[in-house]
This record gives sequence, C-alpha cells and structure tokens, in this order.
Amino acid sequence: MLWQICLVLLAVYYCMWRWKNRDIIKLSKQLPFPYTCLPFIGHAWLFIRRGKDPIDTFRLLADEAHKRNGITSFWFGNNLYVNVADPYAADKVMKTSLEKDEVMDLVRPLIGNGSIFAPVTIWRPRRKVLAPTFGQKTLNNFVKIFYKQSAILADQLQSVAGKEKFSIFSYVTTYSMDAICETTMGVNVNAQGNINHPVLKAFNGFCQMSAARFVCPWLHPPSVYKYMPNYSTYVKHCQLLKNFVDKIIKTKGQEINNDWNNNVEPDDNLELREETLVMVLAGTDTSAVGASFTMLLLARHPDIQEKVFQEIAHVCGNSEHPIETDHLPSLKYLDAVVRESLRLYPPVPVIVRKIETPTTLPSGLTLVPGVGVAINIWGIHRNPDIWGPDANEFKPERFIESTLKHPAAFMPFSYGPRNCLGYQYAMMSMKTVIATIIRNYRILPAEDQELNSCASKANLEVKFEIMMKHVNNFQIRLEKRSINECI
Ligand code: HEM
Repeated sequence: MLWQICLVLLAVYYCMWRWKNRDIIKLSKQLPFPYTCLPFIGHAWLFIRRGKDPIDTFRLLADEAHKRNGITSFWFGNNLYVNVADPYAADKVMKTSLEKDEVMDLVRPLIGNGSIFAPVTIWRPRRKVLAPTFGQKTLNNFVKIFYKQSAILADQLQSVAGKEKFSIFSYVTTYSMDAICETTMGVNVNAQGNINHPVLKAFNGFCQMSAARFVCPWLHPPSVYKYMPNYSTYVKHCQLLKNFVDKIIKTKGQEINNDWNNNVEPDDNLELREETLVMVLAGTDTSAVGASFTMLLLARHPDIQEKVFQEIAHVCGNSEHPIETDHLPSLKYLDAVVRESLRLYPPVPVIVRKIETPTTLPSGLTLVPGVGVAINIWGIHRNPDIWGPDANEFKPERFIESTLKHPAAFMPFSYGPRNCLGYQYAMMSMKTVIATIIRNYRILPAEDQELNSCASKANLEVKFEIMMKHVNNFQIRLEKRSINECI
C-alpha cells in the first residue's frame, strides 16, 4: 500500500513539474541533443563517463552545437542549459542576461558574494568601485613590477634549464601570485621563494574538488556535500585561503595606519575579504594557465618561437635591458601568439548565465526565463563557420591578417558588461613574463616526438578543473640562450 502511495505522489510531482516547466521543455525540443537523457540526472552522466574528462563533454557539446547553427541544449539534473557555441547568440545573451546561474553558488563557501559570481544587485556597485583600479595609467605603472617578478622567475628557471622536463606552470603560477599581490595590494608574498606555496596548493585543491562536485548535480546541495569523505579537506582549503587574505588585509591595515581600526576582526571586513579573494584567485591561475599554454604551443612550433624571439630582440634589445611599458604595444606578433593560444585553450572554457526575461536570439529562437545558458567559449573559439576549416590549428597570423568576424568570436575574458576586469592587466602580465622567458631560454617540448608535424598539430590534452589545464601539468624543457643570440 505504502509503495503505491509513493508511486502516486511521484507521478503527481512529475506531472506538476512538467506543467510548471512546460515552456522550458518546449524549448528543449527545439534544441535537440542526441544523447540519452536519464530521469533525475538528465545528461549529467556524460560528464562522469569512465576514462573521459568533463572537458570531453564540453567538447562534445561544442561539436553538436556546430552541427546545429551553433546552439544545442542539455539537461543537467532538472535544469535545462542552452549550450551556445555561436558568437551572434552569445552576444545577445551576454549583453542582456547579467545574472549568473545557481551552479556558481558552489564557490560561495570560499568567495561569498565576491563580485565575480555575486547576484547583480551586489555585483553592480562593487564593479563600480573596482573598475578604476584597472585604468590604463595604473596598468602602465604595473609593468615595472611585472618585469621585476619576471626577472626573478627567469633566475629561478636556471636551476631547471638544460635538464629534464618540468612543469612550467608550477613556476609561472608563483610569478603570477607575486605579481598580483604586489600590484593590486602592494604586498610582497614571495611565492616565488617556494614553488609548493601552501596557498597555491590549497587553491589547486579547491578547484579540483569544486570541478568534481560541479559535474555531479546530486553533490550540489551543501546538506549532501558535507557528508562526503573529503569534505574536511575542502573546508581546510577554504579556511587556509581565507586566512591568507585576512593576513594580507591586516598587514596592509597596520601599514597604512589610517582610520582603520586594527582591532577589527577580519569578518567585519567581509566585503574587502571577498573582493581581495576574487582578485587573487581570478588573477593568479588564469594568467598562469594562459601563459603556460602559450609556452607549450611555442615549444611545439619552433619557427613561431623564433619569430617571437626576433621581435622581442628588435623591440626590447637583449636580456640585459628591462622590458618597459612602451615595449608592450610594439610586441605585436607576441600579442597575436598569446591571443591565438587563448583562442585554442581558453583558461575558462565555459561560463554560465541565467535567463530571467524572455530573450530572442538573432536566429529568432526565444530563450525562456528559468533556463540556464552555458556559453561554450571553447566551442565559439573553434567554430569552423567563424574561424574557417583550420579552426583547430595554431596560426597566430590570423590575429594580424584579418579582423574578427564578430566581436564575440573571441572571448577568453568573457564578454559584455560583466566581462573580466583584469583583461588588459592579464595581457600585459602574460606578455611580460613570456617575453622575459623567451629572451633568456629556448623552450623545448617535453618529448622530441612532439615536434613531428602530426604531433605538433594535434590538440594538447586538457582537463577540467574549473579552469582548463594541461593533463601533464604543462611540462616542457628549457635551454639557456646566449646573450649574443639577440642581434
Ligand atoms: C588569462 C587571464 C584571465 C582570464 C582568461 C580571465 C577570464 C575571466 C572570465 C572568463 C571572467 C568572467 C566570468 C563570467 O563572465 O562569468 C572573468 C572575470 C573577472 N576577472 Fe578575469 N581572467 C583573467 C585574468 C584576470 C586578472 C589578472 C584579474 C585581476 C587582476 C582578473 C579579475 C577578474 C574579475 C575581478 C572578474 C569579475 C568581473 C565582474 O564580474 O565584474 N582576471 N575573468
């Protein structure tokens, strides 16, 4: 008798759910996705297939979208996501839907209402306060620090040059953290003194655990996740990161000794803590991933690396001369190389938005309130209708010889009013550090076989850890250059 009642209740709940979501269900039928949709979990099973990384599913979604005018949809648990790999549709969504999807609540235990994932009402005033920090004049003054920290990195790399393969990411991420902390907060945390810096390890751990949780909708409710065996490690990572930022705030507060009350507990500075965390976390690994992918690609394309080296020598002189603010705009080929690398390997491969009001796309399709949108940056950047049949190939010249077909065709830093605040900052920082490494070292692939024409054209193997990373942790080899090479 009991099970019959349960069955009836379930059937009633299901019918009510279908009625309430009838517009969303109708939309899903207009945007087919040819994979089995299971009860309760929808297509989430695709993200946890044995032997596959979640990034393979984002790639699959991109390919399916490319076959259907750049757009498809998938069910993730009980939520429908429209998967967009077309810049025209992305342009409309990113300009009109500023609210982030609830799936981003997963990072709240760490950054609370930090602007990057905050509701629009909290985000808007905070963005107004933060934006002036990234004015061109301020950024120009940062280049001295980028160069100083890059030179420290180049020195550190002497210990691995001419030896076995190693992870360039482990080094660049320490550069990136030192640069962020010194430029945005005026503190020197000397992460470069310790490539196993606990903060970087904790952030890495947090990203890995969040990515694993992200793809399993049944682990999203905090009431479930707290019973997971590794939950205590997750809490430890969050606490370590918060403590690190609190320490910076306290040190800085004491240093400037203004009307700041040094006895105030960090929790009273919640907004400051949240935004400092956003700055350190949004800026450190993203730039390090971007610079590391670029170096991996240059290792596989020695001809392109040589062109970059010649340009740096021509614009900046030999490695005894510092790289200066005025040099960066003249490093046009390097700029194209970095952009092409960000196109093929966007550090943030997917971003999400929530539709709150009916939104009609240029194709005439109307997205209904309640639906999530996954902007598949990977898919937009590799859309053959936009980038041509050679969309998967590394060809920096495409950023020099032609203009973008649509401004949203290239969006590693997101797009629209809620795009990345650190866009210019990141480009300047990455160009400075890559130029400093290349003028001192020749970058070689981890294995010589990677240089044969087939291997060098193949996609790099990647994995999803909120950010997209290289499966082998960005391994390369370095060979010291002689100063006389710069002629
Ligand atoms: C290659 C490096 C970087 C990449 C690929 C990147 C990418 C992104 C993306 C995709 C978003 C938007 C997410 C969304 O729309 O949902 C974002 C937001 C943001 N990024 Fe970056 N970022 C990079 C570097 C930086 C740096 C260096 C900083 C700071 C110094 C920074 C600060 C921010 C902030 C504050 C936001 C939130 C903006 C807002 O919501 O108003 N980013 N970034």
